[in-house]
Amino acid sequence: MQLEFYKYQGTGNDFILIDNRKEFFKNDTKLIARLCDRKFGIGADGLILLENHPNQEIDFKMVYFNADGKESTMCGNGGRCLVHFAHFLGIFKEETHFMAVDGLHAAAVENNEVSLQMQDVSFVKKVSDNAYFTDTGSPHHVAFVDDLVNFPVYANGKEIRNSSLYGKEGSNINFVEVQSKGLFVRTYERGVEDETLSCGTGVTAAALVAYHSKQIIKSPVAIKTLGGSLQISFIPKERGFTNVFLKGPAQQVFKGSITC
Ligand SMILES: N[C@@H](CCC[C@H](N)C(=O)O)C(=O)O
Repeated sequence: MQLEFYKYQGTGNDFILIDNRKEFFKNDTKLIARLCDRKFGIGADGLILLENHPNQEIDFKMVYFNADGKESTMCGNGGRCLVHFAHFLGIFKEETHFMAVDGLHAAAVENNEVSLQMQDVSFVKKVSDNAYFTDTGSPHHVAFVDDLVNFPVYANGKEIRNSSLYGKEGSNINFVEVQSKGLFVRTYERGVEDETLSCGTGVTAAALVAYHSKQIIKSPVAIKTLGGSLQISFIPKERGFTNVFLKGPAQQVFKGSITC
């Protein structure tokens, strides 16, 4: 079969996007892992299907797979890329509502910036002296460190991700440095099993945890990642956060077709 795809990146977190409204692409873990492989395939941190949703008021459905080929939980940067793709396909003009694995999301596109509303966050749990756990649609460990640019993210991330703290399900592992202009965040991603250049649900977790632990005092928060800049805004509640938005650039890099 000849598979038509679009390659996207959102602050360096890269994805293969497929318009699957006609449902020709079937979930196949080995095939998805091969398409995401950077030597034997197209290369990406994940693959995302854009599908129809049975409710006419919901513009589309997002189905996300990690580079290991397995369907996973919410992907913030992938969601922003998919919104840009849906806009490119003419599915909506300015604002949209789509369904993802963690529920309904609202989003808007302006130039090449996508603002994506994340689910409300109900808890932040302290897990050690300098680390917390929360869920922003995907599970995230957030640890505060110094000199993040020289920090061994891969080695430490891999160890914590596979530790008894997170069991079989594992977690994404974020390392955060508080800087004068905001937060610098680097993430080891579960399912990619490597550091990615940026993680949308991860930087969201970092901002909310930094506020919860009083290391920042206001929203919006400027975020720096190895792949570019993002912004997180939120309203704190008595327990947790509401009106959580992840905003930043999304870019269509190329279109292609591959025999599979
Ligand atoms: N890159 C993503 C997170 C994708 C999901 C994650 N790897 C998991 O399986 O938990 C993002 O931008 O949020």
